[in-house]
Amino acid sequence: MRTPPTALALRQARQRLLEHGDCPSEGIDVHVARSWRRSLAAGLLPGGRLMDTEHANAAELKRLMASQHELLVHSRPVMDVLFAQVQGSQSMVILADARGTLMHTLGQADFLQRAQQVALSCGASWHEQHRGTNAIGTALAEGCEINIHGGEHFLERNEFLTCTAAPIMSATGKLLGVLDISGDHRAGHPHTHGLVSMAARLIENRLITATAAPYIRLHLHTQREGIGTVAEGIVLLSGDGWVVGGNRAGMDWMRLAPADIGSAQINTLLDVPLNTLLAQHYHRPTEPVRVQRLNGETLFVLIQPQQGTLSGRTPVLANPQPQANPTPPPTPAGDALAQLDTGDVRWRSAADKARRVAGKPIPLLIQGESGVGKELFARAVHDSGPRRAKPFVAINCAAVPENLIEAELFGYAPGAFTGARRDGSPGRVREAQGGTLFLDEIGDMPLAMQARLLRVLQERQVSPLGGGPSVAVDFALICATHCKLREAAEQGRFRSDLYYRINGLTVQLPPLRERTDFAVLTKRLINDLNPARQVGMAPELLERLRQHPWPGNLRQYANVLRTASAMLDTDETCIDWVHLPDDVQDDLSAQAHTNQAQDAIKSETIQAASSALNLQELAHDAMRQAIHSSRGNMSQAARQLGISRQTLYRKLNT
Ligand SMILES: Nc1ncnc2c1ncn2[C@@H]1O[C@H](COP(=O)(O)OP(=O)(O)OP(=O)(O)O)[C@@H](O)[C@H]1O
Repeated sequence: MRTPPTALALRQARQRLLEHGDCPSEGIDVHVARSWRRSLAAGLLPGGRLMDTEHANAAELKRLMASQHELLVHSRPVMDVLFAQVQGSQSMVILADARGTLMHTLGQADFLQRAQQVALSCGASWHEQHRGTNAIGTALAEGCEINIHGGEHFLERNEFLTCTAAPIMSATGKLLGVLDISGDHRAGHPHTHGLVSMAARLIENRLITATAAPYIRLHLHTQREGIGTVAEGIVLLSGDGWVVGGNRAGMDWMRLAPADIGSAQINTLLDVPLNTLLAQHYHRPTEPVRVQRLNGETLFVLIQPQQGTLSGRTPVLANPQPQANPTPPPTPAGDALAQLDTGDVRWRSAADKARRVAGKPIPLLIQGESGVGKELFARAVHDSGPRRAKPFVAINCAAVPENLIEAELFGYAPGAFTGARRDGSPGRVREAQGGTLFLDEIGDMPLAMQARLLRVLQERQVSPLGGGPSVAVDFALICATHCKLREAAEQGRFRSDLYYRINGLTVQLPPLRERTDFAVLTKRLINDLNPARQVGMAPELLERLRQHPWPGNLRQYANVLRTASAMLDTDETCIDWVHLPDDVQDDLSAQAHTNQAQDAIKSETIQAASSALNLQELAHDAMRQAIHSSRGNMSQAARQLGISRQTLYRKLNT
């Protein structure tokens, strides 16, 4: 524990601040100095009186406690234990909310009486603005654990106190409240700091664990034995492995900041993929797994799956590769396309057409901008058809290096080339046997490979690279592309014969900005991302999101909603502006300015058009009058108007 300056030195320093506006840098803690300045700026004076308004009445306190139910429920048992540790030492244990209002206090009668005199009682506000420098208010303002001793308090009336406070943070890094031990300054104990800090972490862990049912929980520590202790790290993951929150230790060990919530994938942070961790849990639920962070540091991890999921789902060990972009598991049976349908007319028409060819030997070509959901659509077609019990094999032709694509697709014989597996490979086409082969970004397939694919499609046989017998194959073919394949074929960039072969039916999926079901789609995405609770969206925000162009389409939008959902606190149920990532807020603001400018240009154009119309009417009136006064003599009327007769005839016809 640091040794604070003497009472006299503190008074002199505070006096200097009052008289000269500066504070000696030596001896005064930087947090205290900053807080003194804030207290002064709030209009407080060390000997000043307190206002009655800084105390919530009974009804206000009741409302506050109801709104902080979760925090209170998980803090009370910890506070009981804490109080047992400090009993008999002229102290009290206090819980305040994030605005510094005291919600629960435990103390001995004689000290409580003294504390009441300085309003250390439930309902009182200990925000710095009201009480000047004090552990509760200053811990809130500085966002860190702090001890304020004797004369460090800004108000002289509080100088008999020594107080230690620690903030309580939510899983998404939001300040929920403060835990504090306040006592007589002569009875201060160096261990108080550690006690308060540990108790605050215990409350945080209880809160995180209690609200984590919809998420996968990782309990971690650098030592195996550290798991389950108050010092353990906790990281929360969505079902598909995105980090959605964690306690401070967990986030620190993962080298994550609150800004990473919603955008960090666990498979990119650890050397053991999520599927493997889940599978390990299935076999040995209480055994921590040793993992390495990608920088080589070792951690022990105990995984707790989402509640109610594991018994029904055996995790898959067969795919140990980190999944850069995990996709939801396929719908078991039924009309999977109908389940994706949220009402857009063009999307529905595409689905209706695709439904008709599902199960028939007609290749489907899905066109649409990147991220519109082409692969999801293809999976739904597969899951809706008679081949749904067989594999759906997806290959992104743009992602496989050109020199490997042939081996990847068609397989190879043992030792076919340097670096090949010793026992050869059947190839992805054969893996799709009986099911569906999905060739994404088919437009990016090299021309030589296009010829090979065409042969396979015609002959329905594959022969592996490097020799070996041809093998008969049977699969449904779905291809997807973001480019206009017909144009590419016309320009010779894509083989026309292959184009006609894969284009049994072409469907075009609409970009997000043109979808007519934005509100329903948004609701569906939010529900999928928050399976355990009802979450909505503020109507103004929905409208702004609807007007955004979304160049990354559904992929981008789903990611934004995922992050926004992760930013919701446990007691929040409505996504609003504050929950959006900063870059999206910037984009939306920029878009709003562009829209305003476009509206202004449009209205100017309309005004200009309408005044042009008025001018035309005026001219016609003038011409009619001139003709009338010239009794139909057009040459005279033209002379009156100062124009030629031909011009008069021409203008009358406009
Ligand atoms: N209807 C939907 N419901 C929920 N999420 C969706 C939906 N459609 C798309 N997504 C999200 O968008 C992401 C992109 O979808 P998908 O990979 O199917 O698009 P794509 O058009 O094939 O993209 P690319 O052209 O880049 O291959 C998915 O991972 C998913 O998170």
